[in-house]
Amino acid sequence: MINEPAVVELTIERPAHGGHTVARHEGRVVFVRHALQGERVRVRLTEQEQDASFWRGDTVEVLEASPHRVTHPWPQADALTAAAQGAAPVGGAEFGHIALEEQRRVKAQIFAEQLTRIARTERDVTVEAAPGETPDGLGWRTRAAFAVTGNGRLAMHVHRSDALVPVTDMPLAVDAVNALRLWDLDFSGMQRVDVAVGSGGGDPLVLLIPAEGTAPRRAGAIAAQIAGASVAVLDAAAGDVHRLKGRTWLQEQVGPHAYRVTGAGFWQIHRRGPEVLTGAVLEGLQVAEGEHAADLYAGAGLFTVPLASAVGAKGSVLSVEGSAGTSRDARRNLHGQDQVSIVQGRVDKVLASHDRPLDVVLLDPPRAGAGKKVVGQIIDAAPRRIGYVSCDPASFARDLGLFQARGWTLDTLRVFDLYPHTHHMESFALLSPPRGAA
Ligand SMILES: C[S@@+](CC[C@H](N)C(=O)[O-])C[C@H]1O[C@@H](n2cnc3c(N)ncnc32)[C@H](O)[C@@H]1O
Repeated sequence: MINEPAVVELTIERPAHGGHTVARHEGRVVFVRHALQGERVRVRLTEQEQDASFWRGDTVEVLEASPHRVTHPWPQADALTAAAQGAAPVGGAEFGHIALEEQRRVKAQIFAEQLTRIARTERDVTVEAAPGETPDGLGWRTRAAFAVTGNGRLAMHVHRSDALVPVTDMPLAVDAVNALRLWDLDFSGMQRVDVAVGSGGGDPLVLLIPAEGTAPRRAGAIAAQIAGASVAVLDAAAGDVHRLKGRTWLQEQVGPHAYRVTGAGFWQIHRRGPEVLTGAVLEGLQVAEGEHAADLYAGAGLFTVPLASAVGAKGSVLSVEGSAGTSRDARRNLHGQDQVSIVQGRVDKVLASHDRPLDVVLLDPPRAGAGKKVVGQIIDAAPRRIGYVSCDPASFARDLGLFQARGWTLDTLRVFDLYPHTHHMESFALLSPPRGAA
């Protein structure tokens, strides 16, 4: 660290990917959070290494406000409220100071900029709100994860920090999460507490993740305090979920399809996310009866289930998921559908030994994207269409560049605001093969 002032006055130039904005201090880029383009703000520097090519900081005071600035709906995540109390805001709602419509415009600008910069592709991007989104953009999270303070209180992390802030509210979460009032309980001995609410009915599920060295009976004692929820404990080493009371899984319903998802398994977070994404995937891919499809990074089979219906008994779906527990869920969710092969393993390894033709490939990789090897394997399977669901515009743009280098083109692109008040977004892209190849 150097002897620079801890607080500097800056003018915000533009938004940047990752929930930041860009400003400059004596020529050096500063990534500022909790600000808006055009604002004049006072910024507390949080990272200011002498040799670093850029610094980071949080807005602590707004001198000239953007017309799009609004009162943050969650005081504990609001940088200005936190600064006035000499504290730092919790991460997880870093766009809360921006009017909801403007949040979507900023996300569209960032998505388009990633396409231009990384994939050399010009595209006008619009970010669509989820159907039935609340006017205040709150109450959408069906999943929430909390850290636990030294004295057993639920807490969240400050951005890029180990510091914990106890929470007494989670405005982004659906009512059923808040109604449990888990912040009133003592979670001593736990390192993390996850809560999830299924759309198909049944109690919410509280998953306890014990700190190292905690006696097994401690989780049981906590479970006894929790009313109105199933409670399970995660054996992180084995990846197993053990029942303490109620069920270890949630029931999810997406259109006509029912799913079962175990406590630690992946499921889209926004209450309307599964429906929005399956709609975009089916509309985009237009899978026909008898076709051979692949669902890569398939989770509990969110897309495999409707794809299996679309191809019917004469077609096939190869569904690949890396996590053992989630793949077990997929197996249950596709039980009795003989046209589906559920394969647990890494996508690159599974594709390396798959030699049957594919008409359609859908991929929904984690934030890091698919990467060069998997992109090459998908192209080599010579499908007539590829659908790409992504939660990160930067890795998507990188992979799109790889597809384009082999002659594939970006057809439909839809971007969804499935994470209001955060910088995150979800997209579906339809890619078409080189002319004459399909
Ligand atoms: C973004 S989630 C998508 C899941 C599913 N498509 C859905 O929407 O519910 C990505 C999934 O990929 C899995 N995964 C991550 N890396 C993988 C890999 N290399 N091979 C196979 N699966 C992987 C994760 O366990 C996770 O379930």
